[in-house]
Amino acid sequence: MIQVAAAIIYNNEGRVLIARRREGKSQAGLWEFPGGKIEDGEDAGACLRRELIEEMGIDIMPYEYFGENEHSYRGGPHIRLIAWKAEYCGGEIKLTDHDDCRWESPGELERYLFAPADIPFVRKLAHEPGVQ
Ligand SMILES: Nc1nc2c([nH]c(=O)n2[C@H]2C[C@H](O)[C@@H](COP(=O)(O)OP(=O)(O)OP(=O)(O)O)O2)c(=O)[nH]1
Repeated sequence: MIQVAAAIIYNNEGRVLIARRREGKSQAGLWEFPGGKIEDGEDAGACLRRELIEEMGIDIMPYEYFGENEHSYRGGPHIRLIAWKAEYCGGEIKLTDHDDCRWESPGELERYLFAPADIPFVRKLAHEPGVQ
């Protein structure tokens, strides 16, 4: 089982950062919450701070556990996807593993085609009482 961390990153307008996996990656063309595989000795928060710098060039601060889902991709890995809410702290987004990204209102997230492991998070966010 592969442990993967995903960040639900909020900007100061209450929008969430989503990104589309580029051609050549597994789950190419599907949207996700940025993140990546947890390395030995890391917790989800440390993994997310590292991945967001490596993968997008931005600083984030994970602040709240959101949930986890297990999913088996056909012919692929069995993953445990662990999500944390995070605050966007700064940096200009540079895409490397993705070919598109958006700051989207939580209520609009269900309009996007997400990686299957993310779908329970998308539903939960879309129906969460809150600012938006
Ligand atoms: N980062 C991230 N990965 C996710 C999400 N949902 C989801 O199913 N995944 C899957 C895709 C991959 O199988 C795995 C980890 O992705 P990764 O992007 O760190 O893996 P990697 O760079 O090694 O790329 P790859 O070999 O899987 O193409 O988790 C998500 O919301 N964020």
